[in-house]
Amino acid sequence: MDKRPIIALDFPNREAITKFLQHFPEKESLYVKVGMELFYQEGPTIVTWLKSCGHDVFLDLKLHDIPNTVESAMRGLAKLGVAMTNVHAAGGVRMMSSALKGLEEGTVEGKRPVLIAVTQLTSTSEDEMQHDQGIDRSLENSVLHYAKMAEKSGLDGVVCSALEATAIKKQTSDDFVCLTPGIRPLGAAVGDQKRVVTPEGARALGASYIVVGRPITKADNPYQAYQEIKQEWNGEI
Ligand SMILES: O=c1ccn([C@@H]2O[C@H](COP(=O)(O)O)[C@@H](O)[C@H]2O)c(=O)[nH]1
Repeated sequence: MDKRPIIALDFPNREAITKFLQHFPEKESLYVKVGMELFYQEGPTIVTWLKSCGHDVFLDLKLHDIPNTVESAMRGLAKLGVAMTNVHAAGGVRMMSSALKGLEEGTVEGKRPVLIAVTQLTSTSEDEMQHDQGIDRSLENSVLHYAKMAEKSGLDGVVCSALEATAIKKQTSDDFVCLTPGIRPLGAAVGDQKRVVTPEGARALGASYIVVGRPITKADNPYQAYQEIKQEWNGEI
């Protein structure tokens, strides 16, 4: 478990991030998430810049393609020195194993980034999953199925809702990473998320990491919001 909530930097460009990070003490090392919005507009240099500012980076690009393409992409991404990155479990065992191979081969110095697989997005409800994806099982069963596929592929863990973390750890191991977005402090706007849990709830359910975007990025005082969520996540309030 990392004591820092991972902040989802869902902003369009480096200028917006610079403005946002001004709310935080300059010397505080954050764990930040770079997703599609930012990466597609700023490219790999945004990662190297955030690292040079002293932050750890989770690169959330959710790769999903044929095994050969994902392996090559991961070989390139490994050179960025991110702490963690991911693929979609729906790509299958061969794709996930290839992703891991590419990441291992591309890691030039230091530690290989943690590799995790998205199970069912936290914005998906059970009804939606069954109807839209044609999956005839419970959402928890689908998430567990993907988690076991990820484990079989040699990955370090999964992206899931904290609601599923206890069952996943039971069926895999305590060390298997459960990274949980869809985190909402009590009373916060849920937005497009469906399977939401409070920071305290995520801790109680055994989540390894929490990812928090809008409750921090859209707060009047982002640093205060971050501190409160961090304290709740660490069981300090
Ligand atoms: O299942 C998933 C996978 C990824 N995400 C990402 O996490 C953040 C959540 O942001 P909020 O503003 O706190 O909702 C966002 O960047 C998503 O792309 C997810 O929510 N669910």
